[in-house]
Amino acid sequence: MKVGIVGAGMVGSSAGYALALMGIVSSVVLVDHNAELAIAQAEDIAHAVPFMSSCVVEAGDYDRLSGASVVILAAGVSQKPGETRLALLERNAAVFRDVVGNVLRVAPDAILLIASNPVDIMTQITVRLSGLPAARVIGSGTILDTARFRSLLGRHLGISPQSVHAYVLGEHGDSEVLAWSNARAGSLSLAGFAAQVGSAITADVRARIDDGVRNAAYKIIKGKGATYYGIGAGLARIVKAIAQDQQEVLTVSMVNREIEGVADVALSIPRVIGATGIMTDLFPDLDAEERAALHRSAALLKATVEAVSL
Ligand SMILES: NC(=O)C1=CN([C@@H]2O[C@H](COP(=O)(O)OP(=O)(O)OC[C@H]3O[C@@H](n4cnc5c(N)ncnc54)[C@H](O)[C@@H]3O)[C@@H](O)[C@H]2O)C=CC1
Ligand SMILES: CC(=O)C(=O)O
Repeated sequence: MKVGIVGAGMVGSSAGYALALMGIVSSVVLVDHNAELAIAQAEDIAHAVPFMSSCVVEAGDYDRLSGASVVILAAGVSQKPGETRLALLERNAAVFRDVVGNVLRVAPDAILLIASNPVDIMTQITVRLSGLPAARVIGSGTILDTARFRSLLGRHLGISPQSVHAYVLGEHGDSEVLAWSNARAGSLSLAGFAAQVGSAITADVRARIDDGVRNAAYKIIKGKGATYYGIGAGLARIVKAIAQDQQEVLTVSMVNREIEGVADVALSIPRVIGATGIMTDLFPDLDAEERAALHRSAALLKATVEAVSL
């Protein structure tokens, strides 16, 4: 399978690196309006390949995306310290007006995988610009926030994050919703597991984990200017689910007909991902507080996307 990546900066190159190391696709093509950067990133990643896989990693112009099954869109600006994701909207919408048509001209059958922020709004804008069915335009959404939630819960409980089943829903951003009420560890409820291992989830623990998930990007950007390893691996994980038709349940963003009473809005819930993109939506059981928070998140995204003129 060939995967294209438009935007060969920190996020795009990290996704390319993760894909090359995982050895799940045969070819990765990096495209950037800074051609020199794309060439340098491709060459650097290609030098890692002999240690791990046999993926061909190259750079080129849009024509080189011909035949790509998935194209990751990671072009545009990223947050400065303290800046919100939503503040990037106008600048990245302008970038997507340029990028989406160029991609579809040469790769009309590709699944588009959106990473650029604000990712839920950029996902909805891409559907509008492309006219593609919603299931073929996947936003990375809260895949990263879910990983952060599982990582912090796993550390608190002393188990692998892969033994934690917990999801972050809604916006990939400040209004996201940590679904505590249906989180599980192993086959147990979170509270049941925590009691057995003597690591109670007190209000303080919950507040610390919420802050650690919700504000992770702000802290990392303050410390090193950008986040990229986490999302790079998350994007590669979504590509793997498509490439291997895994029917994997992942929290990704997509334009939904309705979420908690809000029509036509892109946000994340758990979804089954396979060869054709998003196969099924899964509406989780939530408590009343979480449902209200998901409604607020959906309403905020809807109001934001309605203000964008294309
Ligand atoms: N979805 C998520 O969970 C995450 C999303 N992001 C977002 O990903 C995006 C990229 O972030 P970084 O890679 O750190 O930024 P970056 O600045 O390192 O890379 C962006 C690249 O886009 C390229 N670019 C800009 N306009 C272009 C155009 N019209 N055509 C082709 N290439 C173009 C630039 O030359 C640059 O190389 C940002 O919007 C950032 O907020 C970042 C981390 C996590
Ligand atoms: C930057 C960003 O969206 C993140 O790390 O969550």
